[in-house]
Amino acid sequence: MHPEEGNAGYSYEECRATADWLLAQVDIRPLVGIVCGSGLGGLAEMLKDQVAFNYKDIPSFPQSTVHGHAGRLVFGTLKGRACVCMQGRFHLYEGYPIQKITLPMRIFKLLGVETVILTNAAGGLNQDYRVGDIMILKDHLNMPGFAGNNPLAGLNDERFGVRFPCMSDAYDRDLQQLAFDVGAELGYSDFLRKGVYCVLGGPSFETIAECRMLHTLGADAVGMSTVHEVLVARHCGMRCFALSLITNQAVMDYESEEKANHEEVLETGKLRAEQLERLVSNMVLRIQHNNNNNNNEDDDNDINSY
Ligand SMILES: O=P(O)(O)O[C@H]1O[C@H](CO)[C@@H](O)[C@H]1O
Ligand SMILES: Nc1nc2[nH]cnc2c(=O)[nH]1
Repeated sequence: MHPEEGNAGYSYEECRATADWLLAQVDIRPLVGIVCGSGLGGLAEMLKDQVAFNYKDIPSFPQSTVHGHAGRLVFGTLKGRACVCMQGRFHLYEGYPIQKITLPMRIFKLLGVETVILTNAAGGLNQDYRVGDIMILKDHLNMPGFAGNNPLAGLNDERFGVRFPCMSDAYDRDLQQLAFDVGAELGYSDFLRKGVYCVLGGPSFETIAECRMLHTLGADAVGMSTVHEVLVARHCGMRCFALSLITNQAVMDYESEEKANHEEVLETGKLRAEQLERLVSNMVLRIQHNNNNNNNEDDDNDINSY
């Protein structure tokens, strides 16, 4: 078998066709793409002048199967800036090939997106972290990648990017600093952290031994998403910023009665939703692009407005 046949990915032409299908139906030309994590879909609701598509209606798109992921692609403006927002993402454990769960990143690129903001819910491994903290990602550990499950495996199309992309600069440092600056102005410094996110395949949560191991390896938080998207987004040259809402403490202790569960994840999302939305929207307002063609006259520059 030629290796190409083993590549479950989408050709450049298929991605182009999906992007063109969307571009034909919306006037908005987003420079920022946002991915909403579990229970964090309220971010998408903030967009003004929305044009929304259900994933099931978009050619080649997978469908969301997880509670807390609505399954809509929403175009609109956030603080006057044109954005496109995934209200719901795809995960390996839903059974999709890894290339399929990352397809939206290539669609973002072909829509003209330059900066991707990814959010997720994660378990805290760092003992200094508390439920409700927001961790700005400075780096990641890609466990499925160690086992050969990488969305960039298969034939490489140079129109997207190079065969061997660098990942030492995966998380844009200027955007990390911007998050801390905006967070400080909003009075969020007490619950803003910077750390390393570790992705696992899920859907089972970690055992106690696994949590201890991941912490020893240098992970501050653990989840089941984001990293695959970052790999594909960086491959095609988009800047990435990612944050984790620490929705639960990873269980590290055999004496503990705590049990990780998705309901707690969604509940914590609700508690921090408003702050997270303010942080992201004010970052979007301040992100500089080469082609800042979307400054609306009615920009809402008030940091506290919603
Ligand atoms: O990473 P997001 O999509 O926020 O979701 C996180 O929350 C779910 C577990 O509760 C898992 O899907 C995990 O990855
Ligand atoms: N793997 C993993 N994903 C999560 N998503 C939210 N919390 C957790 C967690 O504790 N572990």
